[in-house]
Amino acid sequence: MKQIQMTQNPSFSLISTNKIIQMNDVWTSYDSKSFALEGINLSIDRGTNYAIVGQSGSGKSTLLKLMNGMMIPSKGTIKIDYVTPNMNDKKFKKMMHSIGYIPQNLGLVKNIPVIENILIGALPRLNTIQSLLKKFPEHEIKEAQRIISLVGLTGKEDRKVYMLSGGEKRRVAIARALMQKPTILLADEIVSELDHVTAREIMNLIADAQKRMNLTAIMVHHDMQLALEYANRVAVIKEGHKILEIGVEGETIVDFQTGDMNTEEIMEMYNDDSEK
Ligand SMILES: Nc1ncnc2c1ncn2[C@@H]1O[C@H](COP(=O)(O)OP(=O)(O)OP(=O)(O)O)[C@@H](O)[C@H]1O
Repeated sequence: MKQIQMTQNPSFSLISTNKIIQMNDVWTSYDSKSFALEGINLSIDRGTNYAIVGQSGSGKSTLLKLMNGMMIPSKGTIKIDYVTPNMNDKKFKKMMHSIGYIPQNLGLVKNIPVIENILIGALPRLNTIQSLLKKFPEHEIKEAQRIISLVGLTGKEDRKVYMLSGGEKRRVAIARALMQKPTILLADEIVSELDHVTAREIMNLIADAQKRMNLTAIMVHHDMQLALEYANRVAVIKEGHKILEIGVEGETIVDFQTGDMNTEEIMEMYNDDSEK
């Protein structure tokens, strides 16, 4: 575990005006009986590598679904890149194409080749006829090949997805999201079933793409240690509430609510809390 330096006055800025996600007192429900999320306040700066951590059923996936407009709040407000999610709003529908969302099950079409799965990310850019015929222009095919190389799948373009390993399938899902030319990448537990080495390979790939493309990456994890390794910001969700939010910069970790902390204290707090 990293040795953490304690600071009384964090030197990095906690205030930024460029907020790509803003949630204000958000409550949401799948039914009329209970809330999956309660009173969430959250704001994410553009370009952040943001992690959402919490136990099973705490509301992490629900939070991601709010960030891509798949769910809307029962109460409170959300702005995604300064737009209120609304499927009837043309501006929002257009913006949705720039949100790359990788669900827990990856959402790949298993019986078609890698390249065809990746090209799905370019569908919104096709005209109606191209879209109906699934006829991709040459420059989109070249772009797909460039991304295939970026994610380390060169040589596997024509392989059907069901024939790939778990790590390779995740690379395809990332490539398809990148093919959208996203400004926001949302990934739901993309590495949770992978071994330590493959998980880090996938996380490095996303961190690299995030820097190259100035993406805002928002990732759900079970593993707090992994979140602290990669994210600049980590929110901990418990039973539908945000119970902790920390900023990570190099060796310095700051708890926004209580002041300074180090990794071990945070891990302890997280573990104690998750045992309750
Ligand atoms: N489609 C659904 N219909 C009804 N309730 C749901 C639905 N999806 C999730 N929930 C409930 O909402 C709450 C939050 O679920 P969510 O999937 O966001 O949790 P999670 O933290 O992502 O869990 P996991 O780590 O197991 O994926 C849970 O109580 C869950 O049972």
